[in-house]
Amino acid sequence: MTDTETPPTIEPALRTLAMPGDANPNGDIFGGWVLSQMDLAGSVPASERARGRIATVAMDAVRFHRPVYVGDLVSCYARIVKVGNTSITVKVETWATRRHDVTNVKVTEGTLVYVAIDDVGRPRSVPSDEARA
Ligand SMILES: CC(=O)SCCNC(=O)CCNC(=O)[C@H](O)C(C)(C)COP(=O)(O)OP(=O)(O)OC[C@H]1O[C@@H](n2cnc3c(N)ncnc32)[C@H](O)[C@@H]1OP(=O)(O)O
Repeated sequence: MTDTETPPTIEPALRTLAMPGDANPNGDIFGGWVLSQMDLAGSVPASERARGRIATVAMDAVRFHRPVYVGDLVSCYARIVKVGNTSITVKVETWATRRHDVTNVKVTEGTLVYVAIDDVGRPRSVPSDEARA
């Protein structure tokens, strides 16, 4: 992978700036912060598809390719890859736009699984695609 790769052409589900308060003791961005951005980003299409409340049940095959630095513009791209009975699987890629040279770098990717839940937190069926408004 090179630093000049092109990010996905879809709109990012989430875009934010990596701030000094998100850094680890080395001065780079803490991996847990990146994971939480991925979780938030994946939840955007998942909750839309579930038409309601969801819970994250798994984060699979997460790979940290490159560090995120303070000042990077962080964009998470999320697309649904599978809809089960109660679960929705979302592939999330995180890209960083470096502050100094404005290059785009894929920094993480992973597959997140969300479960549609009811008011008391029990799994419920994902509505059919046709049921969407
Ligand atoms: C611990 C935390 O705070 S993590 C942060 C936020 N997440 C949470 O709080 C969620 C905590 N977990 C839960 O509340 C429950 O596990 C629930 C409600 C998400 C799921 O309830 P369960 O009784 O475990 O559900 P169940 O075993 O029926 O599985 C539900 C669906 O998830 C899928 N699933 C369950 N575990 C996994 C897994 N590890 N990987 C992939 N899919 C999974 C199942 O295949 C099923 O999908 P399907 O209906 O489309 O076939």
